Amino acid sequence: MFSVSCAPDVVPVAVTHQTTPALWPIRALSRSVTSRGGRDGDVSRWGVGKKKKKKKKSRSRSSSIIREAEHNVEPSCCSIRSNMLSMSDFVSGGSYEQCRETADWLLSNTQVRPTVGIVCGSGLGGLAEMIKDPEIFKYSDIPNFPRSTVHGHAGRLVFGTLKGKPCVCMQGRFHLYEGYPIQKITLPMRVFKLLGVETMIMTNAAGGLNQDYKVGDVMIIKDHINMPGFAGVNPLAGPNDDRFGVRFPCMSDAYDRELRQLAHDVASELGYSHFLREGVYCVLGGPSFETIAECRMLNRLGADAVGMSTVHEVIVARHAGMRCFALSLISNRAVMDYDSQEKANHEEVLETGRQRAEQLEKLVSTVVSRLEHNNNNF
Ligand SMILES: O=P(O)(O)O[C@H]1O[C@H](CO)[C@@H](O)[C@H]1O
Ligand code: HPA
Repeated sequence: MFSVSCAPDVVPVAVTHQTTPALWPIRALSRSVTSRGGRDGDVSRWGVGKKKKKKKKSRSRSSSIIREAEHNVEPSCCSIRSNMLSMSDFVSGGSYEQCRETADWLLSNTQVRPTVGIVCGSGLGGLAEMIKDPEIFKYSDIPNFPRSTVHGHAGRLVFGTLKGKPCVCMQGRFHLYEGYPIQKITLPMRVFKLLGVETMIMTNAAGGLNQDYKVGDVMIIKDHINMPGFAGVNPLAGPNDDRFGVRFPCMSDAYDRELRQLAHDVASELGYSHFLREGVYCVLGGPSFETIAECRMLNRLGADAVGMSTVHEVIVARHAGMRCFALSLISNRAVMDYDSQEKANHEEVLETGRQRAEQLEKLVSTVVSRLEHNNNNF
């Protein structure tokens, strides 16, 4: 039933995404009297196919459930007895304790104290090569970090300075379609917050829905449409941890206005204005590319570009009070015409990244170099 292909240490999408918040209290309650299961991300936590062992586990683990509950924030969205459940019962990655552990591990392994965080999109990891005096950690070596499974995402965390600014850069991000729980793919944002990051810069590759856009255009994201969010797939679903942010964060100012203006100014100075756009990014779950009908629908809904990332990171970063700036490289045109022979494919996405990489890197690094100056305004 759950034979989807997954990254290592991963919960299949079929399990995680269908356990919508509405079901959580019921599932969690039944779990608390049956099974705690293994590490986060372990399917067995939900009691799938292990009926006989469940009863034994419940007796031996009940005291640890209560112990954990005493150290964690109570779920605030539902009336569940606090001695039965803890935050970690709901959050399959991205709990405060996990993020703290990861941040502390990183802080003890590097002298860099980043104020800028960068996430590189598909084929756009070259940005990390611009970082001076790099200290590099493979994701597989970092406690609680997922691993990159997508071609074009190297899976390395790079600390150092970019134009003199201390920064940390994800050379490769995580996507819903890789099978990770949504809290796990956004865990790095919370870790960055705990490291001291104030400004997040994300890049991605995206399909152009706006008919005026050309392949190779760079779109400043001014707003997003969170399609998975409409179905309850939101990284903040579940109990809110006030240590990170408020229960209902505002998203009407998700993409920082001053940073967008700064990018326009920088692009103008660099002579990039002819390929710079500003528009709305729509995230889908992927990994299948969109149908023609879906592209038409998204375009009519007001989306200029479509992709499978970034929005979840932005939601978590904004929740934690970090400023966000995001760029989409239009790597291909979304197919909107039934007579078209064009077909979206990942190779084209990576190739466009290679062609525009240098200018994108220059744009981002120059924006970063001006952050301090702009910081006075914030
Ligand atoms: O958003 P990034 O990580 O750039 O990757 C984009 O490219 C991949 C499709 O080619 C998808 O993962 C899509 O989201
Ligand atoms: O056309 C696309 N659709 C979705 N995601 C993408 N990422 C790059 N191009 C695309």
